Amino acid sequence: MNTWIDISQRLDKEVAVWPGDTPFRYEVIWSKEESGSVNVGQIKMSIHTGTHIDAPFHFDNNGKKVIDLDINLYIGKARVVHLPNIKSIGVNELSKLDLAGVTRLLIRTDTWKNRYLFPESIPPLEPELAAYLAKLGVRLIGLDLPSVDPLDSKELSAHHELTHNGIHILEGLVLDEVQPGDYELAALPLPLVDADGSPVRAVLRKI
Ligand SMILES: N[C@@H](CC(=O)c1ccccc1NC=O)C(=O)O
Ligand SMILES: [Zn+2]
Ligand SMILES: [Zn+2]
Repeated sequence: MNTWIDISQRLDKEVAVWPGDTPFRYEVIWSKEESGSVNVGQIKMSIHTGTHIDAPFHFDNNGKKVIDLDINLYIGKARVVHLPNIKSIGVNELSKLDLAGVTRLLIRTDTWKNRYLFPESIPPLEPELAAYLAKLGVRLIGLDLPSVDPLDSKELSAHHELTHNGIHILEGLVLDEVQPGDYELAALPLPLVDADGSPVRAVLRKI
């Protein structure tokens, strides 16, 4: 059977968060014993924990919020490529692949081994790649990394260039078991009206 594969990080109190950011917390705030009928839970988390999408408002005060994003980009045909042992993600690396007709591109780097520890460094996406991918027709990029920019970047050039070129950002995927190829993807953001991003449940199914 052609089943859906979960490519999302599990959310529990051990999940890695950006240094200094809010730890993930789920608690039953009103128990069945107290309410007489139901357990009612509450979550507290940073938007940028686990598998999530960024809205442009994350890095641009005038940028789009989650509710303004086109949901069609987060569901549909996607290509998975495998680029292990790379220092950065640039035109050099991707020009070796035939990406004609790819709208959603997911990059497996295998860099982030222990999802319960925040990585020390990651292969960043070279800002120049954004225009190259846009020309090919890419509208969504997803990575198995917590960011597309160097972790200490304040400029966030790759985030800005991707957005400027109409490419949407999906971060924190788990692609360890996913072979390169063509899939259907679903990674829909929540309808958060004011938010700078959203957690997603990302899933793939082989075409
Ligand atoms: N740019 C990152 C997030 C990020 O930079 C960040 C997330 C939470 C707390 C601090 C952060 N960055 C800078 O200190 C991202 O796109 O997920
Ligand atoms: Zn983010
Ligand atoms: Zn980001």
